[in-house]
Amino acid sequence: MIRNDGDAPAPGKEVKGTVGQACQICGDTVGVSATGDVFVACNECAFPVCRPCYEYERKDGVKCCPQCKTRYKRLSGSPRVPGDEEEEDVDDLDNEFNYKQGNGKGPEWQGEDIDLSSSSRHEPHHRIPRLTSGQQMSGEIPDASPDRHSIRSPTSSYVDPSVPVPVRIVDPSKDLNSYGLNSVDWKERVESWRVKQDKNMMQVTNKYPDARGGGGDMEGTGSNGEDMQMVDDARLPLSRIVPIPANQLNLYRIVIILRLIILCFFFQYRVSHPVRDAYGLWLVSVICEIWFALSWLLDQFPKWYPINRETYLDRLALRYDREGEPSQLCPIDIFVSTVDPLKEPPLITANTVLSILAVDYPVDKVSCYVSDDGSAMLTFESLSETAEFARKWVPFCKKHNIEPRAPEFYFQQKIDYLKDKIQPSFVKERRAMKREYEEFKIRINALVAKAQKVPEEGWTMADGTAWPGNNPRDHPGMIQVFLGHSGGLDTDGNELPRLVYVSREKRPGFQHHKKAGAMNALIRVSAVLTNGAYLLNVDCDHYFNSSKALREAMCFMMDPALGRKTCYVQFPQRFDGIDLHDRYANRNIVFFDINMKGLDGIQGPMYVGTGCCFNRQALYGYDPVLTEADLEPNIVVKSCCGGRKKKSKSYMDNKNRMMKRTESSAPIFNMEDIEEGIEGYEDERSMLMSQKRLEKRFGQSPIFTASTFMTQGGIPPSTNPASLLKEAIHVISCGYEDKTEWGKEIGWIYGSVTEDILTGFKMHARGWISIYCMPPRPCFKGSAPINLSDRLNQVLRWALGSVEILFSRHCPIWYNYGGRLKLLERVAYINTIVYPLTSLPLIAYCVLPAICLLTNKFIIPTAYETCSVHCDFFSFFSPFVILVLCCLEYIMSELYLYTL
Ligand SMILES: O=c1ccn([C@@H]2O[C@H](COP(=O)(O)OP(=O)(O)O[C@H]3O[C@H](CO)[C@@H](O)[C@H](O)[C@H]3O)[C@@H](O)[C@H]2O)c(=O)[nH]1
Ligand SMILES: [Mn+2]
Ligand SMILES: [Zn+2]
Ligand SMILES: [Zn+2]
Repeated sequence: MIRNDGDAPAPGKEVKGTVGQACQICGDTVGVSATGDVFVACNECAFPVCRPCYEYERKDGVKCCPQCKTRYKRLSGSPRVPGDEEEEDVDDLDNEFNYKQGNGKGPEWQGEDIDLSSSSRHEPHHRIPRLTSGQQMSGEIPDASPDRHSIRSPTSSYVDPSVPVPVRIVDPSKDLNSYGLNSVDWKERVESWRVKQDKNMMQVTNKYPDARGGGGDMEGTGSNGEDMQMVDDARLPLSRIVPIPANQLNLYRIVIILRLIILCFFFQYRVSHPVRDAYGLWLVSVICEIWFALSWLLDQFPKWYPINRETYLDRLALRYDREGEPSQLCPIDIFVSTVDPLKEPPLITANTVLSILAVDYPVDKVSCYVSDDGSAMLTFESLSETAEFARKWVPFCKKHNIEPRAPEFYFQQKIDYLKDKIQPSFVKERRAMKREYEEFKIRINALVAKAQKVPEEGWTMADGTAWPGNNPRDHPGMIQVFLGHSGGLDTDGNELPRLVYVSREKRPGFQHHKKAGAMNALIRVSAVLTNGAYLLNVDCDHYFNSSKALREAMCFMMDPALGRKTCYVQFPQRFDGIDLHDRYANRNIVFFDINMKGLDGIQGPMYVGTGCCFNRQALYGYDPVLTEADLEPNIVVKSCCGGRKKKSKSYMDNKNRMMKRTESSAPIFNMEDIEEGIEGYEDERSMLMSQKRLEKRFGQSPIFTASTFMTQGGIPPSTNPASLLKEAIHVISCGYEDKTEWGKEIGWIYGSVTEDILTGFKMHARGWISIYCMPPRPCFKGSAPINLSDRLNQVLRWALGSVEILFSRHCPIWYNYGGRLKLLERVAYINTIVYPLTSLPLIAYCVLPAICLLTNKFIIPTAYETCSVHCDFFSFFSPFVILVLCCLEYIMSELYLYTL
């Protein structure tokens, strides 16, 4: 058999059938058909493709000839596939991977008795992105048993691999003493934090020579020209603002002003011309109109200064992640929230987790925390399966550099064998991986099917013990660490990011605050276990569509000038599987492509709950480190770092200032007090005082509190993992947040079902800026509700959340004047909070015409009435003016949309 592993002949070349011809897809010999002739897949152009490739493509792949794009026809002897016109429902999948020819090497599992049909017997995959749901599976699963891959085998516990059950501690207080509530230990921690801080400062201020010289040689810049060049490059900013052409913007602004003027005239006329015989109607209509005008204003002005941004990933790598040196990128903890595995399919969550584990970032600096608010064994088991599958999936992604790294969505993409210069070896590995994934899917679906009916005595784990989370409203905290440092390697022998299952304790009588509560629990667990300097949160249905997402965020967060004052980097929400016309307005184009860009030019986009990378310090309620330049009372242009040069200079002199984390809006605790406390070291009492304050703020966990001082992240290397895990259980207990600032001043803020808006608002009010990051390839993609009732429910929930904020102490109309919230930013927040109220005037305005018809009266003085008295311009033309206004509005918004 002749194999051609080298370059394939140029496409389009006339192909003559010889027996030794190489398949242009996989590189194997094309081989002969049953009749002894050369196998021909495409009768149109005879593009050489072997039978296995042909059959694979016809069933699962592009379905047409790679060269001439003619749809493959069914050849004699080849199996039927769904989609063949002749017969729709023939089960051809038994033969699907029946390798009669070619290399003869079937996939490993070929002999196994696994019924693939249950997962793949639907419409052709490319048409409907569909995940198999549990119901369809039930009864069909042979012994691709979940038990085979039960939680026992893959479990690699952080503490003790022999303990397969999630760690569970009833009384953590007993053990707490062993690692020190005493102040001596405390002082040590703070001291070591300071040393570390100093070191970090040096690294940040003089990164390049420091790293190169291997020691603190602060003066030693490069000795030759090339080095100097590198130093210069490493100091270039990591991102820049791409201005929107002034002529486009100014046109838009002129129209706003014009409309504003017309509006004034309009109201002048409306108010000064009451309709005497229909006073009520007139009054109602004028009130409604004023409200509409107001909400228009609220909506317009925050769009005054939109900006785009661009990141330089290469410079980031040059500065922090050079080859051959240990990476200096900061550690990041990634949070995934789930509640109900029956509503949020575990397969989707698994895809999200896989896309995180395969992300392009140093593995020891990524940890993935999955919060399970439903304490479902299904979530736990499927996570365990996912961890196992990641051992194959992650190396595959990294080796071939594929995108996206969520398998379901990756395999939905069709590849073009000619255009993408695909290596034959890749083709084979891809198919093998696809089979592995199908198998994984079956296992997950089997778990889902099994979970449909709860046994009377509740769930039991593989080792026979009862699942601790059987009652989702009353269960202990559970943590399980998969993968990571001690969790075994992937198939290429590399370490994988740590994956942590967390289900916080739930007890009756305790408020759990939904997602916000879950996120706060994760903040604490992650602070104790890994303490990444930054955290990124996604909903379980939002996968990483770009493996570069973390690096994109770091271009802002690790930028010396921007990083100090940036509380979060928000990515736009993009969705899969929305119908062409976006029937339920899931895409929110105006919001994500215009409003958010506008806010980015003021103080920063709002936090929308998912796809957002936070600075941990901002979540701890600290104020940003601002320089004089930042505090200049310049509303718009300043905030978008027009004066970068000035800032980076003053940044150097500001080393001391950087050390101080100030606090203005929350007077309970002030970092400067702490600093003083340490200065007067001998004074034990003041130490204890500040410790008390910290406890009041962060709760009673010395380990957690100590971690809050590590502004560059990381945990002290000496800490004992077992004690950390105990502490982690302690910080997710129900009572932990009692009498602390959690949810009030720090972490995700409670009090609204749209906790995201509130959380972001709180940070902006403290003077932080946020950044909108929209690289050409969307970094995150989610599944949007695509049925009417779900969508209506969601919109209603958001509206209620806004109203909750409106009537809370955090209402942006009143909150914290004199603070650092920029005026237009406030206006934008007011707009998102009051918009639900517009429904009332809207209803009234819609009812008015009916009343007019019935009563035969009108909300505008009739032409006769006014003309006879005084004939002015607006009385005659007002309907016309409104019409013109509407047209203008429409045209301009369309125009604007396309030009941005
Ligand atoms: O008790 C709960 C309830 C929800 N969630 C999680 O919260 C997320 C969002 O919940 P979902 O019901 O999907 O709300 P959506 O309206 O789809 O979400 C949008 O709106 C929310 C409220 O503004 C934001 O938090 C989300 O990030 C945003 O995607 C999901 O991951 C859930 O798993 C929890 O962890 N615990
Ligand atoms: Mn959702
Ligand atoms: Zn082939
Ligand atoms: Zn062809």
